[in-house]
Amino acid sequence: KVITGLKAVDNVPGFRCAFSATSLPGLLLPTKFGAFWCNPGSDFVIKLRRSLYPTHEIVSIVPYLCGPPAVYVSSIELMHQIAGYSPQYDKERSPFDSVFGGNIVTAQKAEWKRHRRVINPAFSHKMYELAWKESAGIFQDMVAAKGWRDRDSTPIFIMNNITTKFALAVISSCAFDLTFPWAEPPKSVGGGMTLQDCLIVTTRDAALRVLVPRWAYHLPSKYLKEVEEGFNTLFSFARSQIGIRREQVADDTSKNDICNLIVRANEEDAKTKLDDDEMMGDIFSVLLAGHETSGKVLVAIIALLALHQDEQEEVHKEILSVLSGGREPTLDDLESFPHLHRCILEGIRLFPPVSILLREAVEDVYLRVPSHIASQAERDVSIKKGTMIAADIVGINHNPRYFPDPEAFKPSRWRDVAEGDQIAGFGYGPRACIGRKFALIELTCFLVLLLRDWEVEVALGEDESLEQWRERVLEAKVVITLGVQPAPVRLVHRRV
Ligand code: HEM
Repeated sequence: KVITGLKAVDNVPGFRCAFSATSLPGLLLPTKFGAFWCNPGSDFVIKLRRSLYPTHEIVSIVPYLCGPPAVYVSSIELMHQIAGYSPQYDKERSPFDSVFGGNIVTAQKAEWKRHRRVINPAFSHKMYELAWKESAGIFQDMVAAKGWRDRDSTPIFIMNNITTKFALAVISSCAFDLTFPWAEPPKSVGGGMTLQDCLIVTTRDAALRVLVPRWAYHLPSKYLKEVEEGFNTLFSFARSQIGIRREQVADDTSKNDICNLIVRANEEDAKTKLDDDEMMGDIFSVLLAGHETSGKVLVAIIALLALHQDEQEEVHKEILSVLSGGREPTLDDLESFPHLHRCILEGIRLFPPVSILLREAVEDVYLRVPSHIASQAERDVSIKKGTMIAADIVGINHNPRYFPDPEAFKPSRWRDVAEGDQIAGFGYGPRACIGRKFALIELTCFLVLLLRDWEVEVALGEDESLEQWRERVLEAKVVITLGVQPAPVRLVHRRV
């Protein structure tokens, strides 16, 4: 296996290990480096970022037990080769398809086109208006429920819970017209678990669901019962929503939530029609892709701004000057906050929720590896069909060739670069993020409303220094998506 693996990756230097980083045992077992037992796991791109990227823009992983050989690239030129429009690469076949069914995120090319055609119309200007309106409404509802305006200073023990709940509320409302008043306890979606709990379980235990055979769910295990209930409840909820929308579509075109728009586009498009399972897979992936990512980026940006008061002050001044006269922000203001936008891009650069773009060589290919670093001569690397190729977004975003002093939070670095050329966090090419504008809308709306009225400070633990807080909170971890650790902050009300 190792010899074939080495041939498949043209002997590119890297890890020789038990499991590939994306195989199920590789994901489930902890990351470990060592001569006898090495498992890069999903975290190696973060753990080795400081030592690896200044000297390597291409590394290989050749497992001797489980998973295909793989090549990881951390240069924009190489990302363009593998994630662009070339027919030589496709999405890697995903083991998660057996759980979630065919869907837009994991489908391979031929199938994916059908999914994208049906989903594209949902991301229209009307949807963006709805996304802004819902984000602003949910933010104000949250502030009222929490009583933030009544206090001069409010400690928040885990900001991550707030941003995830916010992102989930926005996508639930825009996807299903399903609203959750902030103060009410989460509602059950069919007499059992709540939608929030189902999403937590399905995100946390997707790998387990692939590994554990069906019969095991009959064993007396409380944990497995919870997993079973989480998946079943969420799937039957999505299925019932499709049924309801199909009945409404013919006589009610006024509703414009994502679920409605997908069902309507599907009914109108006889050629590429998706079946119910495929639509369910799509709706589920939009729900998951649309809240995990935004919620995690949002808390990372808040933590970074709490640590960098000078940047926060600049954002605050910018907000006040745009909203002069005390008016409320609207969707038309989206591009009026250039400094805030740079802070968002810098947050996504440092903590990209999608840490790798996974592709597979569908035929033998040559990767043209440019020579930009001393240790790497220009060469054509010959990659065999079936090899996994990952554009390592953490690697690209920490590559000092594009981002000097890569660990530093420097929003101003985005002042002079063409954003389209260097922002890798939303992917590249035909499979780039369909929800990019949606995400920028909810992030901008939340941050404008928050930073206009509150100053965000770090809340240090007992005897903790600022440096210790930074290290504790900003230690990124990948659980399907990448995010920061629980972030305690304090909101200080800015009284006018
Ligand atoms: C800051 C937030 C977000 C980030 C950083 C992000 C990042 C990404 C990336 C990198 C990809 C490409 C994956 C690949 O090429 O393998 C992607 C795809 C996707 N994203 Fe996002 N995303 C975000 C928010 C959203 C939101 C809010 C939605 C939905 C409302 C969404 C829906 C999707 C979908 C459906 C795809 C698959 C597109 C396709 O294959 O055609 N994302 N996202």
